[in-house]
Amino acid sequence: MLTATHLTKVFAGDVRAVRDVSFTLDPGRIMALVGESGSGKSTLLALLAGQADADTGNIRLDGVRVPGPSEVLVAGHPQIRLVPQEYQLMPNISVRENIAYALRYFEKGYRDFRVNELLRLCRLTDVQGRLPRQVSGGEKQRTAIARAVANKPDDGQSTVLLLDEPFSHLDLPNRLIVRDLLFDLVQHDKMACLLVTHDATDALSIADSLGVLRQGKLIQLDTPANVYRYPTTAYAARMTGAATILKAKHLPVLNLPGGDNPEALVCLRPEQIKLSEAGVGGTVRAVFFRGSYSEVDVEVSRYVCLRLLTTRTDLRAGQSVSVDVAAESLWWLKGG
Ligand SMILES: Nc1ncnc2c1ncn2[C@@H]1O[C@H](COP(=O)(O)OP(=O)(O)OP(=O)(O)O)[C@@H](O)[C@H]1O
Repeated sequence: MLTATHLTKVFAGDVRAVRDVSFTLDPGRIMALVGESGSGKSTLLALLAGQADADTGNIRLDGVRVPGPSEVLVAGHPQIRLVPQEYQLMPNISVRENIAYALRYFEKGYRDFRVNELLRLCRLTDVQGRLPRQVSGGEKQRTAIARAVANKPDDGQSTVLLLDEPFSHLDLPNRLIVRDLLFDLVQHDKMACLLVTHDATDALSIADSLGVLRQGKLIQLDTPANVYRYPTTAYAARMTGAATILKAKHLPVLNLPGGDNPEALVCLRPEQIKLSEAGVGGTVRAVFFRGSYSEVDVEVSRYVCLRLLTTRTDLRAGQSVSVDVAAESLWWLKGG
């Protein structure tokens, strides 16, 4: 188990990249951290991987403190494996040799066995002889993951897999392959996995827990379902999916009670808003076709534009519709 306690990292110029972040990573579980650009995701990963020194706080793996780079000859920790955003494969050796390099201290028989196993698991067998520049982005990503997990720890020792934006350069089919691969690896080897991303779409479906990073602070940490349904702030709501954020003073337009504080914010997810004959009148502003459903923006007043989901295919911009929001589906946010 990896435990991060009160981690803080301040760069020159008083840039507080990571601020008092604490959490634990459990074996066989995936945690995702989502945050906008500059929220401190890469800096936090560098701290966890032992590649940057924390100003305060500490990281422990199975109870033993992980030293920062200033305390050791070679930065990093053998059981904490980082897959960087740009993969950092060795350019002049093949996919197979890149993976085998992580096993260079093992005898050849085991090395060949393990590399073949990983090639199969990561669907790289057919491209194993090619150089990194001769394979696709998805194949590079999977090579980097295979290399990171190649060297299994001894029995009873934890391994932690850290991934920086693992889905950002990949098309949809490759994102699904990597998502399934991570799921299998974590289950199979009982690794603890932390991935950081600015796009929660894939994280929602794969993570056991989801954290929201804002300006270096971990502002919410819960199951993906709870963060999605009960975000603490408008930022957490927007980082985890489509949301309509309204000021309470505009709720009466929707025939909903406005509460005591007119400036308070409420969050509505698209699936909580229904097209209904008996609802409040509005005008379709835009229709975004998503395949099995469409996202539709409906303007109810100058200040109230709702995003909802529908399987209807007859909606067009400018069309009049009625919408209904159940009072019990309103979620009151604690801030912006
Ligand atoms: N070496 C550095 N020196 C000074 N400031 C830095 C350094 N590295 C990062 N920062 C700053 O720390 C903050 C967090 O940066 P970080 O790269 O961790 O964010 P991020 O969430 O990973 O962003 P992105 O998604 O764009 O990669 C930013 O304000 C960034 O400008």
